[in-house]
Amino acid sequence: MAEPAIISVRGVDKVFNGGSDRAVTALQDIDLTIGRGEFISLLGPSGCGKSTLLRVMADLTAPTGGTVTVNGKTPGAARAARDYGMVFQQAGLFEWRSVLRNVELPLQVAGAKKDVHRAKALEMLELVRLSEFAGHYPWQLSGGMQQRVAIARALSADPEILFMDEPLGALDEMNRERLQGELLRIWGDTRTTVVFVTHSISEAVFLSSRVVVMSARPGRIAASIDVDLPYPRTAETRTTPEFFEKVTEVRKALHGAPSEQAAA
Ligand SMILES: Nc1ncnc2c1ncn2[C@@H]1O[C@H](COP(=O)(O)OP(=O)(O)OP(=O)(O)O)[C@@H](O)[C@H]1O
Repeated sequence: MAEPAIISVRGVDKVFNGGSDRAVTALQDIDLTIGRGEFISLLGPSGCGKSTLLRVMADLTAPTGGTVTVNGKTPGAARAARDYGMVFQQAGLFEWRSVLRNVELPLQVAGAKKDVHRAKALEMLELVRLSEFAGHYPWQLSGGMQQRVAIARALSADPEILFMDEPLGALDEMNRERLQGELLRIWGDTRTTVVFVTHSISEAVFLSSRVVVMSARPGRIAASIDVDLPYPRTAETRTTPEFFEKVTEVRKALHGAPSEQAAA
């Protein structure tokens, strides 16, 4: 991690329902430093705390111990400053708003002038290559196109960081691979720091500059593996021996980690 840190997680614990007989230790003593401009995947078996860790960084849930700094601020202050955007597994678009009006919504809510948010939304639609669908409604688009709209919306306020929680998990394999390529192109164009949750080893290796492997409950960091395959990565990259070697290295780290269930 050569770049200066943009996210720092120190000694973070998260216990749900603490003090009750339903207590769940989702995260235990997590230390993680993410450099500006990195593409980091959080990889691990179901229930290991990937989403919880992402949600702690994004101020969607509070840690029960430790400290988190996002872009030099508390997660709450970073959220208020719109330092990050979020994309989830479901695109979560408003069905009654056109694609363009979905993308401009965050800027509209933030009080930007109409001509400013309109121009920005059009620029974002160009970035995700959906300009000609600006006037369409979400139900007229495929699942992959809806996710590209969600990415455009998340990037509309020029955030420093993009938090993505299994954003491609609901897509079929072909669309998923296509969108992985698109996402790398967008990352290359914007230089946003990306933190990406997935259970797919090949997806994590293809996309990331670093894969953080988590072990199952209580969620801990089992390994941090640099992926030194050169960018831009293409369909060709997936066929190289170096790609297979990295997938194997990550798989070993994942299976070496104590886990209740094996990941896909
Ligand atoms: N709000 C909550 N209340 C109680 N327990 C929770 C809550 N949210 C998550 N958990 C528990 O914390 C653990 C970690 O959950 P989390 O969703 O972070 O895992 P994950 O690795 O993202 O899983 P998946 O890959 O299945 O989405 C799980 O055991 C889950 O049941």
